[in-house]
Amino acid sequence: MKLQKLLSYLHSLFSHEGENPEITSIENDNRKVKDGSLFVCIKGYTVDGHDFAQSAVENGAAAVIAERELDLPVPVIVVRDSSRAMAVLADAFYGHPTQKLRLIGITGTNGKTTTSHLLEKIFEDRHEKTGLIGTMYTKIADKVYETKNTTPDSVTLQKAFHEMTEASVSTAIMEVSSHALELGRVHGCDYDIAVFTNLTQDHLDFHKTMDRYKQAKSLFFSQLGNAYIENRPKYAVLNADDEATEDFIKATAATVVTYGIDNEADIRAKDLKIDANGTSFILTAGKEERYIQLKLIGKFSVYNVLSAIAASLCAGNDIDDTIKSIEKIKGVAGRFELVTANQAFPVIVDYAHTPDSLENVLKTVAEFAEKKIFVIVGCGGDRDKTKRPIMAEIACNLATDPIFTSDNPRSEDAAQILRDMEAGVAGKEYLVIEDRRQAIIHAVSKAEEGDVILIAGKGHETYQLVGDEVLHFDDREEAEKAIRSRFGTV
Ligand SMILES: CC(=O)N[C@H]1[C@@H](OP(=O)(O)OP(=O)(O)OC[C@H]2O[C@@H](n3ccc(=O)[nH]c3=O)[C@H](O)[C@@H]2O)O[C@H](CO)[C@@H](O)[C@@H]1O[C@H](C)C(=O)N[C@@H](C)C(=O)N[C@H](CCC(=O)O)C(=O)O
Ligand SMILES: Nc1ncnc2c1ncn2[C@@H]1O[C@H](COP(=O)(O)OP(=O)(O)OP(=O)(O)O)[C@@H](O)[C@H]1O
Repeated sequence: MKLQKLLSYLHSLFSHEGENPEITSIENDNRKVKDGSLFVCIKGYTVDGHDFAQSAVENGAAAVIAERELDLPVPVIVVRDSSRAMAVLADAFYGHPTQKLRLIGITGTNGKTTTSHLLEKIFEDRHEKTGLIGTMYTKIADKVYETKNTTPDSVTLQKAFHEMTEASVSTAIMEVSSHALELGRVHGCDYDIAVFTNLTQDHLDFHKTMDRYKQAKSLFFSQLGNAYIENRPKYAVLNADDEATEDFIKATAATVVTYGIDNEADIRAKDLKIDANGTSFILTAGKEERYIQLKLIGKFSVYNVLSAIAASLCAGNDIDDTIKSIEKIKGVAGRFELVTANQAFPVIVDYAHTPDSLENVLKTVAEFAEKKIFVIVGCGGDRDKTKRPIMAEIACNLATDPIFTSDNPRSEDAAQILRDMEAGVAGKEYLVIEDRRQAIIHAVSKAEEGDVILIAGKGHETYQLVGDEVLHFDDREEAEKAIRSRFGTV
């Protein structure tokens, strides 16, 4: 696409009347620039992309988008916010791919990954080609790619959508993080269905206050409907049991569909029964009523299922087909995943790394634990420090045997993170075992029939981030090794 054509998607103030080179790609990393690239300078949290503009031109950049004038031998277009400009340009460069897809976005503190995988299963069972973008990976039809962010930067995102349209994907499901909303990564995405799971404390290192965190989430619903295409209704699927929903209803022009358990809702679950093997409930959806038997465990799983059912119905799917798909699902990797190696007590690996998710998972465990509850829990380094004492307190209140350990200390001192956790539990009973492997071995060596071990925080992750190192570490592997070493292999 020619530079001037591309710039026409920005405000006319940014039109450029000089050279008009053919743009071959949009890049925000000088190391990826090739002949004809449009290089976008982003002021990051670590470095300033403007410092790499000269090198980008040497690597072949034909033009540069920047937030200030730069002395370069190629056209430099100055904009107020280069991240947002990049999102608009990427959407245009790739031919507005999200207008050709049914796009379902899921935002919220917890439950995004689980809900997106439930929806993927529902659409796959309808023999649709699907795309998925989220924490675990990006999937385009049958191809799976590793991802660095839950919601990638706008160029990576629009490129993935473009590839989806090329691969005849009809429905794309994506997790939308609050960081992505705040930083404009999803600008230009035309969502058909926007799902909200819940809002509880997390990411205060980034958003600073819960109010600003809520405002970031609110952007998702206020922007929905702006890109309205004729005959293409937009839906906001909202959690009736979460306080933030009231604000999101006010913010959106889309059709609102609510789901919930405790409060009145369009899609509602009642008579929940939860045990170690699954969860059952009665679903009401308008005038329809169905009995549902899930393999998934816990009240929080019912919320994820309700939001997936609501989104599926908004997409026009049949209620019974939707339920059939949901009932078959055994679980999502690292989310309440059972490690079974011939031991007499359940060992559960769960990605709970926020106060709310830890509380939910421990309350679910308490529903079927007959004796002790061991919980192995840590808090990440270089992330929201205010979570640390709170998560420690939750662990001590809801488990009989809390063990505090390391969970991705990154550049921080692991012992200091543990001290921050301990500040929340003065006078309570707990153990500190900094080495995560030893913490798991300890719990497995002590547990007996009737007890439950919950290993929280890593879920599907297969690494421990220490300093700049990425060390292989998988809670499921470690638990299995510890069990086999105690009970032998059968
Ligand atoms: C705080 C934040 O969001 N950081 C994101 C940001 O990194 P940054 O600001 O440090 O970037 P930077 O290194 O300063 O670089 C600035 C610019 O210079 C460019 N550059 C840099 C170096 C170089 O040699 N050449 C060059 O051109 C970079 O490409 C970039 O355009 O831009 C990067 C590229 O897009 C992201 O990968 C990175 O996410 C990091 C990994 C991250 O941890 N982000 C978290 C906070 C995040 O976004 N999390 C949410 C999920 C949260 C959840 O729900 O759990 C997510 O969506 O992932
Ligand atoms: N609806 C929910 N409400 C509260 N907690 C939940 C819910 N769904 C899942 N959880 C808990 O949160 C953990 C993370 O779930 P999931 O990966 O689906 O959330 P997420 O929003 O994608 O998280 P992240 O953004 O950190 O990747 C689960 O392992 C479980 O402990």
